[in-house]
Amino acid sequence: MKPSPDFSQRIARISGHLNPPKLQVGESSLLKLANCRSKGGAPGFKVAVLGAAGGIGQPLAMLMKMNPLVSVLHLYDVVNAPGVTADISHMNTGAVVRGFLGQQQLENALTGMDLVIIPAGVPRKPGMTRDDLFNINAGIVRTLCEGIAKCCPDAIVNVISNPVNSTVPIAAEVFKKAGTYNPKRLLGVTTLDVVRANTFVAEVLGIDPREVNVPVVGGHAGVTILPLLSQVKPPCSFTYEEISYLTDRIQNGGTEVVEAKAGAGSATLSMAYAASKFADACLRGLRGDADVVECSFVASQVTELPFFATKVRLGRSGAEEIFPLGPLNESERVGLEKAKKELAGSIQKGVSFITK
Ligand SMILES: NC(=O)c1ccc[n+]([C@@H]2O[C@H](COP(=O)([O-])OP(=O)(O)OC[C@H]3O[C@@H](n4cnc5c(N)ncnc54)[C@H](O)[C@@H]3O)[C@@H](O)[C@H]2O)c1
Ligand SMILES: O=C(O)C[C@H](O)C(=O)O
Repeated sequence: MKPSPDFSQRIARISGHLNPPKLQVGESSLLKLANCRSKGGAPGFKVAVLGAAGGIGQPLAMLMKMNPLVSVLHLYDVVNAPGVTADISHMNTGAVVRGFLGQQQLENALTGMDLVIIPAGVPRKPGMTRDDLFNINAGIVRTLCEGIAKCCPDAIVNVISNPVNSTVPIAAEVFKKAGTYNPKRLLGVTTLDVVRANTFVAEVLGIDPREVNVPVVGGHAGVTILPLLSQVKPPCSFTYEEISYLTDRIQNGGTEVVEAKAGAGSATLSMAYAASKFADACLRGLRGDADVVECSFVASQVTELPFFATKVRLGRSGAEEIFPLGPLNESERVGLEKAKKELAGSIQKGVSFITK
């Protein structure tokens, strides 16, 4: 029996997938899509991960591919983007995945995006501070933000690359220079501090971490990470020893992981979880959901500093409402002064990197 023409066409299409032509990763994805019936037109948001082949980037890309709010997922890196893209694209979830490799594909990676997440840059090794990463990561964030200003100036931007206390001001100055700055749309990701605080507090109280919510304000390095233990939900009280243990552990959670990894990098899996949680909140805000509230390092008038992390309400235009600090106890007031002193220098360092 002769195969029907329809059957032959299907076999030809399948063998095209098994022996795909050797092309650049961005082109290859487009050509493969061109051969398929689905063009990825499902409703949802377009999300790019910059630094998608890294320790955070890979699990974050996987989690974003699993997010039903994402219809298109662009994975950009200067190395290994084709492999990560091929791997993740086989997951039978809704988002269409496309990979982009190297600076010459940055513009294609960014065009049309609603949300851009930036985990690109080098991580700490034992003995380093986050500020020791400034010299390398500042330039990486600048280049990526120049691309965003050009190709998707209205996108929400989530900055993960450290030192966040300086990279967010760098991004703001790049956008100001390009004339595209919208402070509501630039968000530093401090969710991992909240995730850690919820976990450590739950351990001390002996309750489910999913029931705990600890506001963590200030910034994302050492003493600038200020957990407000007097505002924990559900309401609870701590001994002096518990407060001192929890504050120290939350402020040094990143260092705890860096030391445990002994030179192999910093938090990646818990960070991907935290970044995905925050990105999902941004997408729910974009969709118009009510009462989406997360802590984030944003342009702020809550203190005299130009940037500060507090709870923000996420909406269609980004950080639509920035909540005040609320009542602080004496030790939190002391912590706040320390945090502001260090933050001021880190913010200024980021601003001068662009304006000098
Ligand atoms: N905000 C937070 O809470 C938080 C938490 C953990 C880590 N971090 C920071 O996130 C960053 C990434 O950490 P990681 O563990 O994933 O590092 P990693 O080295 O594993 O991955 C970084 C990725 O960035 C890519 N990259 C480098 N330069 C690039 C460029 N110009 N354009 C695009 N991609 C580029 C690398 O190729 C690599 O794949 C570090 O700066 C780290 O300190 C922040
Ligand atoms: O500690 C680091 O260097 C990475 C990150 O900022 C973290 O808090 O885990």
